Amino acid sequence: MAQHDWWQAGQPIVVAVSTGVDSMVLLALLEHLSQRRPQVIVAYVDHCLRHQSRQETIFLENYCRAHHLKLAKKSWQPKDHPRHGIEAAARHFRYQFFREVLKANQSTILLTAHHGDDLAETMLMKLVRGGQLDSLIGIDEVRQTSFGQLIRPLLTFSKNDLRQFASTNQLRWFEDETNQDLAIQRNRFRHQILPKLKAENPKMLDHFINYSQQLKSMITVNHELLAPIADKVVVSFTADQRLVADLSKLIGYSNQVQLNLIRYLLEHWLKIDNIGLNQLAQLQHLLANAQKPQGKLNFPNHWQVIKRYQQLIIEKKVDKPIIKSKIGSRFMVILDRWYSLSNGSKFGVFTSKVVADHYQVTPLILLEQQFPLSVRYWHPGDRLRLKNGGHQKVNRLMINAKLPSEQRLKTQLLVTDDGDILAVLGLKSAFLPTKQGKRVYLVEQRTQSTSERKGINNE
Ligand SMILES: Nc1ncnc2c1ncn2[C@@H]1O[C@H](COP(=O)(O)OP(=O)(O)OP(=O)(O)O)[C@@H](O)[C@H]1O
Repeated sequence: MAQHDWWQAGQPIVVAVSTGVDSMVLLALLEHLSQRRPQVIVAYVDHCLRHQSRQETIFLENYCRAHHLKLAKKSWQPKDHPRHGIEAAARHFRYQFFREVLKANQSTILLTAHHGDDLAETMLMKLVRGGQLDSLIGIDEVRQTSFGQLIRPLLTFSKNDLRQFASTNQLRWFEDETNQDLAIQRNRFRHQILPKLKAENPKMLDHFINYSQQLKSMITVNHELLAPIADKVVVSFTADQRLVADLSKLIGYSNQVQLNLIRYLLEHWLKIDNIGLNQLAQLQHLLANAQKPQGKLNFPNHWQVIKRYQQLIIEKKVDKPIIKSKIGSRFMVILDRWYSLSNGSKFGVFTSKVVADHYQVTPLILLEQQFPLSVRYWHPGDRLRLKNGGHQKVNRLMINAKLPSEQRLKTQLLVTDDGDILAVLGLKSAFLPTKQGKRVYLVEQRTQSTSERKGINNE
């Protein structure tokens, strides 16, 4: 941790501690850091699922008090437990709470104590379950999320390493008795399968970690190489999630490139999950079949893929409705929806890239706490942040844009939850200093008059 450039000394970081051996080791290591020692905030959830959880809570409270650590804790009340899918619901509750703790402490770094055995179990389970190659990357050491960075500093250590460290340093921790329950698939992998594989080769965990890193690198390269091909082949990609590609350009590539490119477009542009291998094979067959110039295939969640002579069209069967905004009031912006504005133009904030000639697209990188976004009328005194560090008055901007005074009254702003102005809609976007966070796209379909005002946009 001292060697990595994950955080600066004194930076607030949130550490997810369950009182199990893994997270108690992580906490002890953080406390003993001599360099780059962060300000630790312990986040703990009592799921109220086991009898001993009360004792665990008291233990952690005492530990944090004795070690002068800030503790944020929350109980998941039994009345809120669902009947089914308790594990997934518990995880959702946990991460929801971690977000709150990050926000409250102005932190963007969350640490969990996942280790090498967790990674191997996850990879094996995914391998057995089947799916896309991307998902086989077990657990990332560092992952960019909507709330910041999720870091797993113990990923290159085995459970055994951690237990040894804990005993040598006389740490105290709690064993989760549900870890022994063989009705849970993960426990079967942990207790029955992994020990056998380790017996075959004691270095097996290192190899899994290495495979995971190689796979991640290959997938990154794959995406980097496919992105420019996608830009060449895609003719249009509109905000209603309709993608049109030029098949005559696609045909020039090998079958494998074609297949990978289509998969890339489906997964990363259109965000379609759970694509069956069968469906992809059928699609490849349809594209290669010169006898069949037209054809259609259904994909999950109402997606359809259409071959129409030289065009490949991917679209949803049901069109999303355009929501008309109510003039005169502030309104919240739901992602991936179009809104009509009082000046006749349309805009939306989309989670994936949208391309068309008549759209003005501005990528925005925002922190979790900046959502939800909303739209409001401008007020005198409103200022837009510029790239050079200065600000421009919205009033001045409208004057420069020669906006008639009756239209000035109707000018609307896109603002974050904490009140920052992101754009004067139809006129200009602010400069955003954020480099990490959730990426969304402000897409504006301007009216004739707004799009003719050249030289005003793209600061
Ligand atoms: N009740 C909890 N309170 C705080 N942190 C927790 C809690 N449970 C788990 N964690 C954190 O998550 C890590 C992984 O825990 P565990 O393996 O039990 O969860 P998982 O469900 O398998 O993983 P994930 O939550 O990433 O899906 C722990 O090492 C710890 O850092």
